[in-house]
Amino acid sequence: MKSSKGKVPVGGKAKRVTVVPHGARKQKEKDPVEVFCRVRPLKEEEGESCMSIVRDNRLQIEPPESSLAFKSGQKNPTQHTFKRVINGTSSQSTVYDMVGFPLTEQLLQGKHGLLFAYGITNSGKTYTMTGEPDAPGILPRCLDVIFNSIAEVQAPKFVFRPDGSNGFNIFSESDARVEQYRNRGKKVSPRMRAAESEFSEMLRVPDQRKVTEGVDEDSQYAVFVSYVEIYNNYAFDLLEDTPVDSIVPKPPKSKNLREDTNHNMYVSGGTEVEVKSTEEAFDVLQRGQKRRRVAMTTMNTESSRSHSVFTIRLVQAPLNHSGEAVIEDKSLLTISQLSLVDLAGSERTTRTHCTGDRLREANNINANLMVLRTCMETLRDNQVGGGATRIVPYRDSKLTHLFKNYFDGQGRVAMIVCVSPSSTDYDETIHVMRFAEVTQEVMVSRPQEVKKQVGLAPGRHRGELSLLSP
Ligand SMILES: Nc1ncnc2c1ncn2[C@@H]1O[C@H](COP(=O)(O)OP(=O)(O)OP(=O)(O)O)[C@@H](O)[C@H]1O
Repeated sequence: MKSSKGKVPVGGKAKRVTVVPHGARKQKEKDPVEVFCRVRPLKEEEGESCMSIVRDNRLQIEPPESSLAFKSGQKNPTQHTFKRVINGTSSQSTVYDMVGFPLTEQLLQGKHGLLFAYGITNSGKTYTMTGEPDAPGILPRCLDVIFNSIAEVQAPKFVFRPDGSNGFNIFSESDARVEQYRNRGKKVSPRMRAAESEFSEMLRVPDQRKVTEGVDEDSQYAVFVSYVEIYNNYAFDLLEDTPVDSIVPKPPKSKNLREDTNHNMYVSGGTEVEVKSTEEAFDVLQRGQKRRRVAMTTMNTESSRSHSVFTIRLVQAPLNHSGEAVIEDKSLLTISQLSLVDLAGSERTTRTHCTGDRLREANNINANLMVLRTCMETLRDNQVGGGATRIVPYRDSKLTHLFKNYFDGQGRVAMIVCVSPSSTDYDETIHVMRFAEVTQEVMVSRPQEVKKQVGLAPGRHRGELSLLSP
């Protein structure tokens, strides 16, 4: 068996040395939500820029004469400070290093993470999150680094299977082989995949990095992905395996959100697909994007008007005494997740000049984003004010309800505010800046270290209680 120095072999002799009761745990340390600002390059047709980066963490914005702000007397430039301001010439790889890599590292160490891309339409949110051929974004790079890091310790497919309640069941390798046999017909041939995938070119420049710290050689890992669309406060499962009727396509059914036994929110009945490589994960993403297009067509809208949530869950279980198979005990599982959220464009309806359905839709998007903003403001006020604590209105929108645990201290939260430097976008951009400023004043609990120990008492959550030592 592979056993690194200082670790307790599973099933080996162990003596309980510490029991930390829930109530006696020390106050959680807090960090602010990390807000980065990415300024995309100015396009030729966009005229003048109204921005300059005055420091690596500070952006200056000048109100153009045509802006509402200038006309109402606000003529002075404003400065906005972020964790970092990323300029238009920075590569996708630089952005991943700064924002995505720390979240990937934490995921591999058993901690949760949440990353939002926020900004007006056409400001670079999808470019940053997913990327384009030859310029892969954060999502494919996260997957590359995850699969590089667990290459030696991936569990056979179907050893872990979702239990329908946000947890996983563990099966023996022989059961997994039966399931593999049953699913053998569902594989897509690499040729079909290459022909179909608009993202396939991204895979030509995989990120080669690997995380070793926190990846346990005495465990096995599996990666699951899910893809959900939040539109007008409905949550759609983009990976649902129901055939799309191309003649009379129907809008997808909305899913409910539920809380699991650990108080984590999840999409009830949502599909989670086990993937063994970045390529496979991209097949899944592409399948979701196809459904997204159909759904958007049936609902007569554009995908940029909805929020998309791509979640990567990493499941880890310790190997048994002989080091050949995982221990079939759910209480020993470590499940961490990273959600990458590409938010809908944040523009106000006055600028989009929409009416009817479009207006209702724009108001709904704004309602979702407005609730997000109200939650941030309430969290901040509760944290800084000495007065009465107000209830954070997470439940007022599906978007905030789904992620309430993060703000209540379940993981690291980061946001990339994407901005267009164009003067014509000034009034919208200032609105975005205000939201960003509120967001980075919110403090969230630092994700708890997962103690890489094995042999915990059954029924107890790993990393929380009963530390064992030789
Ligand atoms: N950093 C960047 N470098 C080069 N091109 C960029 C960058 N950011 C965005 N772009 C380009 O700007 C355009 C708009 O980007 P993108 O589609 O990502 O915007 P978006 O904010 O996701 O818009 P929407 O809200 O409509 O989905 C695209 O053509 C993209 O290629």
